[in-house]
Amino acid sequence: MQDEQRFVSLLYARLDALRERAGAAVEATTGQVTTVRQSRVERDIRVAEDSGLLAALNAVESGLCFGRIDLGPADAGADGTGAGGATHHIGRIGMRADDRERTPLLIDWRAPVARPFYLATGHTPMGLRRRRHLTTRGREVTALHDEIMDLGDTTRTGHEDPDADAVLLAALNSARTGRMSDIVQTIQAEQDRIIRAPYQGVRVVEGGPGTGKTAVALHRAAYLLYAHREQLARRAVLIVGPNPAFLGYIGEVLPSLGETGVLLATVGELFPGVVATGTDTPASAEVKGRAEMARILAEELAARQTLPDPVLEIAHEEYGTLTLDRDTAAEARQRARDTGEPHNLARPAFAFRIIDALTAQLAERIGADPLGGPNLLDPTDIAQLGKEIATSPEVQAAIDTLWPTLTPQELVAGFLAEPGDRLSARDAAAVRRSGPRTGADAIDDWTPADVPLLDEAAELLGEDDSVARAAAARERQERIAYAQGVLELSYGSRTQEFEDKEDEDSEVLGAHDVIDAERFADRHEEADTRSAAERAAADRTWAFGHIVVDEAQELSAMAWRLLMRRCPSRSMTLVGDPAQTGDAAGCDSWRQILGPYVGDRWELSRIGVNYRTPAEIMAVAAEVRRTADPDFEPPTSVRATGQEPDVRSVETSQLLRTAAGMTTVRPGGGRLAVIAPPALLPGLAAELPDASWGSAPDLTRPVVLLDARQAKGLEFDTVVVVAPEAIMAGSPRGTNDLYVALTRATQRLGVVRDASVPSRLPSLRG
Ligand SMILES: Nc1ncnc2c1ncn2[C@@H]1O[C@H](COP(=O)(O)OP(=O)(O)OP(=O)(O)O)[C@@H](O)[C@H]1O
Repeated sequence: MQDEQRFVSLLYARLDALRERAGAAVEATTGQVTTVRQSRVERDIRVAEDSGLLAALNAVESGLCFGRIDLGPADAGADGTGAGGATHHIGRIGMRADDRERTPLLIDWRAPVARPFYLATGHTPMGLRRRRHLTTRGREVTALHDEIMDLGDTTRTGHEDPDADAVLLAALNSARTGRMSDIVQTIQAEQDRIIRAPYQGVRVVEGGPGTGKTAVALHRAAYLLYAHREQLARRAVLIVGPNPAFLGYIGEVLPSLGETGVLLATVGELFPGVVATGTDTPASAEVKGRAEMARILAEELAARQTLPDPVLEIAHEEYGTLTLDRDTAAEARQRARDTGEPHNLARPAFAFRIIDALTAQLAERIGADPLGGPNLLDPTDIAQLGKEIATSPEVQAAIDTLWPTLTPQELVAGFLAEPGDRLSARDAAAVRRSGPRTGADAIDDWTPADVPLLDEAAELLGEDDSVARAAAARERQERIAYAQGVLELSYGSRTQEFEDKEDEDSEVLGAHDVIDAERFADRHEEADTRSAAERAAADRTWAFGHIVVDEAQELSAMAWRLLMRRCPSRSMTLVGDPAQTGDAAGCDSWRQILGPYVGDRWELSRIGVNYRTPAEIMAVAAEVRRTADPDFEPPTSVRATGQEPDVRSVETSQLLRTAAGMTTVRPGGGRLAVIAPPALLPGLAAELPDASWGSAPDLTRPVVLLDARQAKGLEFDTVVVVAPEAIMAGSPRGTNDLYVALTRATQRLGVVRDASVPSRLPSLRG
């Protein structure tokens, strides 16, 4: 213990020194006064990089070092210290000593050298003699757990653990905080294989509740950022979750692993400029999420490209009335459509044809030879006439009527105002919005299900950004010109602290990692020192390096279209559980989701051990699932608590009071959730004035009040489920919702049911 404490203290001293250096670097560069633009840019880039490094160093304080592996033959370390064979300490980041050799002190958990820590078994020791888990509180080593991997090794340290899973079980039994924590100390072999799977292609991770899908997805993101730092730091990783509360719940995991450059978002947050504050009814979300909406929006747009009926008269200020007939407009429309460009970009082709036709008409009128000879106007006169037509406000207004420039908001608002032309009466009623048909602000409370529609509309419309693009190209040339100088400067001050790999190719990205000035210039646009994740958040057309989707079964077909556009490389990790699908728009099978994009070129990994829910609770939850699927096999719980769920049947009038009474029993503190049908939440909130509830509940509070959908992906020490039959009957996927609700507890489950409601579930009859 003393040896380990000494070593851990040394690591923290080194961490402090690195922080100090990074902090001083930020301060020194921030304080620099520069006048030349180039040096200003260099300064900003340095500040951004140093701040990122400082943030990462600050985030790894807790549990900096958590493991050790001793390699080599059994007789190498007869004194039990590991001397003789190689010994590596494993931690959240890699660190080297400040000596000439830059001796590795701490191995990053993601480095290949650390892998046996997670995979070695007595059967396949992978060269390990001993595996040690270090438990720390703050900077103090509080416990050691040793596992002997080489059965021929007779040395003993006194910390050998008879129960190899003691560290894992301690983690699983610890009181919850309302924030997910990382599992870096106890990643299990089946999880490790997924975390480190190759980064190309689409990987689906399927598993029941509590099998660690979310944990695996987040650690995989951290691993990929480590192993493919150069590609991914520039393109950023996107993590998609079902709702903001869930993103808050998982938001601290990646920073605690030293990774801050990841964008966490719901699909509803992925259309820059729109904040989806509205809510959909289940029916409207289902209709808006259907794949056929892509065709319907295209039809809506085609209908906005109108024709005169039968003619459009244009009152020209100078030349009197011009007439645009239906055939001419139809021909212009066809030409514009034939360009294959999106609507707004095809508009010039349409306008050109119309102006041409009107010019010919005018020339015919004013240049006609009264004696029947050829037209009296020469080509210069006609060109002049053409210009006048093109700049005429009346003509422009006419073109606008027939082929209007549209924003995505205008197109979608127009459709939602009158959906009846393209949907059945019932579906139209579900999605119809009142309000003005056009105008950028026609809708100010977009819903999450509108966002994929807006994205689809943006694709159909295109954006005329030719002016902006020309300006950007000019700027880029200028950036390349000075980037070479910046590179030289950056190389001299490279950051090496995170290194523990043999080849120095990844770790913290410094400017020098980027091999040429052109790419460097691309990465650091002028005066834009935002991280890749921040820039990605503001750019609808950003192509992410990798996308992780959690609760992937909840996304609609339209949401998948949006996500696939954000990831042209199709490097994705999707985790989910079709048995937990709650959203009516959600998909039932991975094949159905992925087929349109990658055919059958995707890999499926299944994980089958439930780390969250004790066996006694899982038995009740499985019975619920079996009402929908008699062959259902739940994941195997890794532990049992010996405590059966507390099921109470009470009179209707006592439902809320009984539930509230059950929240007072919280042995050991921790967090408790009451999960109830939405209609009962206000009444429960009145009974439980201190509970947090509503659209953005504070999950760190001792008692939280949720409906089943909100509870998805979350966990609590104790869960009280109210009116299970009503949850089941509450929606077409109500059985899944109840299954989700029942599987949220890590320790205790209470169920309060209305005795007057018949139940199909023997174990819930109380
Ligand atoms: N290897 C592990 N070591 C320690 N804890 C683990 C491990 N794997 C999973 N857990 C814990 O198990 C719990 C469930 O994990 P997680 O939330 O990732 O499961 P999930 O499969 O996403 O569940 P759900 O489908 O219900 O949302 C979490 O508390 C997580 O920290």
